[in-house]
Amino acid sequence: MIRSDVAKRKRKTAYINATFFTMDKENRVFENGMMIVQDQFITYIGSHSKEQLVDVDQVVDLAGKWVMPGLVNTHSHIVMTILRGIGDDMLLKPWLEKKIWPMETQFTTEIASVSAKLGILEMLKSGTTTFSDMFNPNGIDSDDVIHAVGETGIRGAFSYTIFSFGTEEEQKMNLREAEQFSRNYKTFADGRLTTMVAPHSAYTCTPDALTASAGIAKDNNLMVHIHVSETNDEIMDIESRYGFRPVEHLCRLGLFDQPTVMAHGVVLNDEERAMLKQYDVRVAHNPISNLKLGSGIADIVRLLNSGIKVGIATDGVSSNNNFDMFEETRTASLLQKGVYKDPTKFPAQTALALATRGGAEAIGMGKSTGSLEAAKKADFITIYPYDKEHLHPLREAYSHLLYAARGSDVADVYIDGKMVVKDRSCLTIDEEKVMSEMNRLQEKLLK
Ligand SMILES: CSC[C@H]1O[C@@H](n2cnc3c(O)ncnc32)[C@H](O)[C@@H]1O
Ligand SMILES: [Zn+2]
Repeated sequence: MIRSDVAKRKRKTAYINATFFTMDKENRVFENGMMIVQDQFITYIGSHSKEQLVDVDQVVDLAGKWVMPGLVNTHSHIVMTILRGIGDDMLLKPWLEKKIWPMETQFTTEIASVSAKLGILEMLKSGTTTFSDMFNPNGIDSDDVIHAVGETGIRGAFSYTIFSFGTEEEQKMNLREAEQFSRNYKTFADGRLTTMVAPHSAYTCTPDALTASAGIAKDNNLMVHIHVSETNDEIMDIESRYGFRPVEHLCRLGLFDQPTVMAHGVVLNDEERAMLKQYDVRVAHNPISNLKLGSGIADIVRLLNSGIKVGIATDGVSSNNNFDMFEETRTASLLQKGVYKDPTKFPAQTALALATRGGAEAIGMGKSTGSLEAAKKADFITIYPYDKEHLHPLREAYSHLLYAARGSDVADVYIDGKMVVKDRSCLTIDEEKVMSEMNRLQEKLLK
């Protein structure tokens, strides 16, 4: 090979000696396996192979580590991270109207950017490599905030929320800006970030705003992200205002004509599940937020049996109160067992598949991430179980990943083949600075 060819050839790295949990459709696990990453992509995953090592530039020995795809958080609000600890123990409606929205009107670009960085820092260090987020654009420079998100190295969709609040002119401006933002950043940060069209809900958006949202999504070939059927109150409210429950109301307005992710889906009947399946609407399941706000428990077993795509999600940290997807996925599994009084519901393979591949498919990123397979992006995390008492005995590792592991067990995180967390230190975010700025900003906000 002549020198210029060597320079052009993409760098190849082999990761060896780990146990690889691929989370692919066959749920393959390779003990003492090997994964080759060329540039951002996985080119090989399987058992150790000398032939595969021939033209490798670098070998990384992950002896004793467990490797799995990065987790996919399908519904969050990182800009709200400053509100952690604010508004505990309240029902959704008073929580939003009396606590959260009044606070959000005081948000600045600095609050939003530092919140976003702290939220992503927590996500990355607890193993989330992809997220789908809705942010309230009120009072902030959303261009600055998405640039801050881009610098962290995370993958995902960051969506500008549409509300029908304020004067008619303000509502029109919100729609115009949402469209502009979703177009401008449809492909951003080396293709790691994209956008969706995000009307907040059927109760905060007029039918006109919902129809306009559907139009923006269609014109720009974008997905829709919206809160739906979170509480009984919401069902009664929408039914009394429009004569239909939220799912049918949104469907009639054309919202589901584009691929849609609905957050929550706590209160659904058989007819609605059939409609969601028919329109390929996906559900982001937020078990801890739903419990904390006293909203209820989504029937995930029925959703999955109806063939609906489901992902796991945290929601914001004012209603959670963390971004730990290991804890969230475990809670999702335990709740279905408890509700059905059947411990066979939601076993480790189902739950972990939803937290990874299923979540990626739900948010339209299933071709590029969510499992360790050749041709997918190299988004993966490592756990070193040997010095962790709660992961011993080591043998039943798959079980431990659901029933025993925590976000803080994650050692290293790679996105697009690049290391973003190394031995629990984030390489893309100044951790101490972000935490101290967040404390200063929250003190100021609450004064
Ligand atoms: C941060 S942008 C979106 C908007 O949504 C509000 N919000 C946060 N969590 C929930 C929830 O569980 N249901 C409905 N709305 C929620 C948040 O305060 C923002 O204003
Ligand atoms: Zn939400």
